[in-house]
Amino acid sequence: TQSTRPQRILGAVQQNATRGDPRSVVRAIDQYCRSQEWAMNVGDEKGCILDSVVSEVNPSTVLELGTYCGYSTVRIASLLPPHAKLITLEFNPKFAVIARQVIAWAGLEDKIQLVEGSSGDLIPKLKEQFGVKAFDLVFLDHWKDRYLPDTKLIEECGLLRKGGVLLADNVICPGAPEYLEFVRSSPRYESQYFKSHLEYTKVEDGLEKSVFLG
Ligand SMILES: O=C(NCCCOCn1ccc2cnccc21)c1cc(-c2ccc(F)cc2)cc(O)c1O
Ligand SMILES: [Mg+2]
Repeated sequence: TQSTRPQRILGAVQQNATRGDPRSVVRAIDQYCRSQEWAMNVGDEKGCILDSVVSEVNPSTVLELGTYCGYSTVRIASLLPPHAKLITLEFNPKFAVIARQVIAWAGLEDKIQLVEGSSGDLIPKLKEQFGVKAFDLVFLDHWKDRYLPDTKLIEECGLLRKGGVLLADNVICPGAPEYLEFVRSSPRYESQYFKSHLEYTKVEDGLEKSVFLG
């Protein structure tokens, strides 16, 4: 029977990456998606910007919205200090099944908690269910029209610490215009745009980094 794109991405990881070596997992996915078939990973170019923001923030707790196959999950977790934790939310159970295997191949199960469901339902439960106090970094990479409502929800739930950072993928392509307008005009955020390209293409895209001023 016909395989799915996420299954083929997992195959590329199992064939070309070394177990327990997160960077080889990242490299294997990028090589596959650049040479065989495009997929909506943050990719290598925007991934370098992601790496620099993660390293600068040096977060103890990270929230990722949108796991897909776990590419950015592994990329972020590979840079976290020893006891740091990353919670990633994925809506599509078929993606979650693949992401769990990619995360396991990278050997990062202890740092990562993948939770299945929708952000609107799960965000209000993160404190009580997962003992989260506040996030140092939130990576937004899910439905682009959920970036703004979920940012407001995260604020309402007191889940973003003062000085915490929101990093949003795809603010140009596919685009998140209402979100951009909000974080760039709100006095409670200090925003910065990192111009780049849509993963594996020459199309313009970028990441928006917004520091929460409290
Ligand atoms: O759509 C994209 N990502 C989102 C996936 C669903 O996310 C759903 N989802 C995941 C957790 C989660 C939690 N709650 C609700 C929905 C939740 C996405 C799309 C493109 C893209 C760019 C150009 C094209 F021609 C076609 C596609 C690129 C990207 O980098 C993306 O990230
Ligand atoms: Mg994306």
